[in-house]
Amino acid sequence: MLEWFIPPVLVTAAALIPNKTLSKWNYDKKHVYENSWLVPIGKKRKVIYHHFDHYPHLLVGGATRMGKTIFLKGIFSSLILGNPDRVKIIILDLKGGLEFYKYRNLPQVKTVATNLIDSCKVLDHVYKLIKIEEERYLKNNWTNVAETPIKERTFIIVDESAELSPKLVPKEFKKHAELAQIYLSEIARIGGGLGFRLILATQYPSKESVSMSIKMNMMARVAFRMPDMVGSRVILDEKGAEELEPTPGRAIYKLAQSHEIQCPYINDKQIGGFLHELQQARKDFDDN
Ligand SMILES: Nc1ncnc2c1ncn2[C@@H]1O[C@H](COP(=O)(O)OP(=O)(O)OP(=O)(O)O)[C@@H](O)[C@H]1O
Repeated sequence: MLEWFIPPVLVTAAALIPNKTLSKWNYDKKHVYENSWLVPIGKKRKVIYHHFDHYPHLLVGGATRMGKTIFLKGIFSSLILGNPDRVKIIILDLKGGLEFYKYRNLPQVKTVATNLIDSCKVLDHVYKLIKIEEERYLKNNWTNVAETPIKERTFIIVDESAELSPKLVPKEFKKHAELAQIYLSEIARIGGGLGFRLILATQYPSKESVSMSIKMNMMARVAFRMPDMVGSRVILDEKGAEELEPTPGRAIYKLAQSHEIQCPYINDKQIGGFLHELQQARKDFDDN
């Protein structure tokens, strides 16, 4: 929670900083906390973190080329660097697998589905896992993962959730998309308390692509520049994202309050470098 991490007085002062003080910056792993679900997502006067144990799910929207996938890759990197033995990542890369399929062999990545049918199978599996966890929590009288000895978290990252919308897919895929929506709603509704974290990103924010039953359980929102006010309202429940400067990575992060931030830039080469260093450090540790 932002207000929890930065003293309220600083948050208020930061809100007054004019946009021009926000500038592009590169992802830096020095901002990653080990063994924590506090993840750097952007900068204002200082680095802004999202706490996935406080707000388990994140809804992300924005016009094309405004930085959604780069943002997801930053989170993806931080999760692996900060929690290499505790994070499980499931990716629905519905941009045909172009962005995340290359990471499918990482130990932390459980699956990368690249089409609707496979995504449906993956979501069905996640739903079954949630049901198993529900039983375990009942038996142990647990209510929330943060209060249990369980250290692992499972992240489901969906890059282009509109590809799972029954109203937007071709007729022959409608049934699968409807099923996907039911699973996503359940993950958003009951998965959070059980250690499942959903990150949904779309470039088509509309009532059709972001269903109300999913959205109402996703309290944290990130909106990149939108083509119009409608998109802003879908993601943030308020206008504003259509007025953002058209700079890639510029976004509004909304919890109780909205904050304009600049998200870090990262590319696949850098991610590859970080992952290699991580692998090397772990190998050195095992050898000694
Ligand atoms: N945080 C950032 N800082 C600087 N440049 C960025 C940032 N994020 C994205 N960019 C630039 O914008 C380009 C598009 O970013 P990205 O692929 O993340 O957009 P997108 O919103 O996912 O687009 P689409 O919805 O069309 O797939 C990147 O290739 C990069 O050059």
